[in-house]
Amino acid sequence: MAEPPVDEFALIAELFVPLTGGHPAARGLSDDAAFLADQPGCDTVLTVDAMVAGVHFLPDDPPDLIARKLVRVNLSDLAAKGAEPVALLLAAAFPQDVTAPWLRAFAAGLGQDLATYRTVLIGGDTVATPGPLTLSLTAIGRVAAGQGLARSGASVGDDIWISGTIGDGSLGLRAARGELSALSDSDVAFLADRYRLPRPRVALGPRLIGLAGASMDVSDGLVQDLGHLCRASGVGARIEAGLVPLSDSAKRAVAAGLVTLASLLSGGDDYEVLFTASPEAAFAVAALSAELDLPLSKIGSIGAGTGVVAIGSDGQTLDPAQGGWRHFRAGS
Ligand SMILES: Nc1ncnc2c1ncn2[C@@H]1O[C@H](COP(=O)(O)OP(=O)(O)O)[C@@H](O)[C@H]1O
Ligand SMILES: Cc1ncc(C[n+]2csc(CCOP(=O)(O)OP(=O)(O)O)c2C)c(N)n1
Ligand SMILES: [Mg+2]
Ligand SMILES: [Mg+2]
Ligand SMILES: [Mg+2]
Repeated sequence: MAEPPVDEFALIAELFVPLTGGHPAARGLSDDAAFLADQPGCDTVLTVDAMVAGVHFLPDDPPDLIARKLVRVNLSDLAAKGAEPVALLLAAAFPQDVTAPWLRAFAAGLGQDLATYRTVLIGGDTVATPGPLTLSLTAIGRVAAGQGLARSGASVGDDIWISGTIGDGSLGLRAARGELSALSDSDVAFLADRYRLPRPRVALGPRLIGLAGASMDVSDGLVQDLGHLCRASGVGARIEAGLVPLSDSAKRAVAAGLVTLASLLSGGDDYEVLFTASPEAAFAVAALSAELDLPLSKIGSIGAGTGVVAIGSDGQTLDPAQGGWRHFRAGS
């Protein structure tokens, strides 16, 4: 039986108001703006990332997973700054033919991850678009005043560390498109899940305060993003490709010749935390890895100069395809 239609105001009142958790800042999603009380002794950390159907996710991806990915890519940026999530603002442009069941599933996914990450929706905007589904989430976080982590804190001699594994997201896109049928069903399922549902390192980020020099999350590709960190810090970096942690599924994809290691270093969609720390902190980083049950791998070191050099297992410089994701390069 067809569900009753859900118009703009029913969507907000019935599906989004419950996601506020009654937070006073949200004003029941019935005012012009949200009012968030200041927290003494804290800096407010603000980040926004948009996602577009066909650009960041597949148009036919399940609506609950699209919502959860949107939350997670934004919490990944907060985590990399050492911040804890406080509240979110959602701007959504839905195609005119969106259905009520789709919207319900989307709101359910949003609610699931708000609960997982203990945060709430406090406002947003809802519009229709003649184009593809376009979503923007603003994440508000907090960190002890002056303690937030920056891309600019790397020093010559620092070790370079990465959380989790690299390459699963970009391989996962190919898996989700049915392009990796040479792999086992379980590898395909593992990789596609990593693409659709990143694991933002929310437990790690705040624990890096006092340990990390520089920190950022990797979304566009490891080599390109490390390049941004180096530029912000005025340093250069050298990484050993053989030290970059791969999942067993990604290792099998490389072994089967389905992908090169170099392209995994530039693939993007990783949502891992890349950070630097002085060599004296290595023991503490290893202890944190054990405590959080999260791999933290040392992949290289920071040096004087500029740019990123990736060394392959043969000692030769690797050329990571185009370095990383770039949304556009506008011409005349
Ligand atoms: N349209 C924009 N207006 C203002 N600042 C922007 C815009 N797009 C990106 N930025 C800023 O540029 C920097 C890099 O953005 P981005 O590459 O999207 O970061 P990330 O990969 O961490 O999400 C950030 O400081 C971001 O706030
Ligand atoms: C359908 C689809 N095609 C291609 C990609 C690959 N991709 C799209 S955007 C992107 C980089 C991350 O997105 P961006 O908007 O740059 O996020 P930010 O770096 O700002 O966090 C990647 C790797 C994808 N995720 N999905
Ligand atoms: Mg961004
Ligand atoms: Mg981001
Ligand atoms: Mg980022």
